[in-house]
Amino acid sequence: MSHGWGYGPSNGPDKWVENFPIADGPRQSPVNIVPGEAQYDSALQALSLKYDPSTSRGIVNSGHSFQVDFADDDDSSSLTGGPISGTYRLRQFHFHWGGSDDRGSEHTVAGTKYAAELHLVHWNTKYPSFGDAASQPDGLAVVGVFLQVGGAGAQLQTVLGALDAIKAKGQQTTFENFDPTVLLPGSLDYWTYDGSLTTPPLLESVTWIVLKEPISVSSDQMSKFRSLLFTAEGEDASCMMDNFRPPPASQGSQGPRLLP
Ligand SMILES: COc1ccc(C[C@H]2SC(=S)NC2=O)c(OC)c1
Ligand SMILES: [Zn+2]
Repeated sequence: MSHGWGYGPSNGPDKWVENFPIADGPRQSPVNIVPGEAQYDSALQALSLKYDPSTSRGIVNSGHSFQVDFADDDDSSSLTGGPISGTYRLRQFHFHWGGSDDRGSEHTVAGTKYAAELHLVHWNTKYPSFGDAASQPDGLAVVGVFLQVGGAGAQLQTVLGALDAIKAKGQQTTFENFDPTVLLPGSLDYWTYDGSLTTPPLLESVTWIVLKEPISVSSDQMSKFRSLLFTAEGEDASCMMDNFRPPPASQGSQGPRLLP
């Protein structure tokens, strides 16, 4: 029985280094963001996100999270500006969340954990495919958005309404005409740093763009995230929660920079 990675006591983030030694690498994510230490960089551009709802395809329970996949055979949904040069295409978005509202985000801000974190994954079109880009130091750009518990996020409801159809690992359903712009906060101000995937294979190929302003989620909506299962139909059910990698205890020297 393959002992796959996960988030439990026997296969969780502290164990990943056994099969993925890069877990102890120089540019691992997530990190704790210390706003007071972020360096101001006047060369950084404003973020430009252009998403075409006709590129959304489906929603799937990956067994580690759920993700919405996008057609990425042209630049219809793409990221430009910000800290990156060139054009990065939207591939998918997914979330990380906690078993209770006091935790769940991967990045933290001055030690503060949010209830969840949205990741919008984009890949650099200078490479022929997502798979190629994922192994390049400038291959991916992930926009991270914090979810803060408060009033319900009306636009989140569209996504959460689809979760009943993908309760178990491997289940998927169509998810069309969704514009992820509705999941973004009012301000696109961001912190940025060079980091990695936050799950195995932990490749150090991600330019991180973490938005400063969180979006709102209700406690009831958070319960909806936790209604998903890590497990497939027919297996002992295990609720999907605490599917986040925490930042390392000691912070490396390279902290995030700050948008002008
Ligand atoms: C190329 O292989 C992978 C594997 C996993 C993920 C998802 C991880 S990485 C992240 S950030 N958050 C997550 O949950 C990838 O995303 C780009 C790419
Ligand atoms: Zn993620």
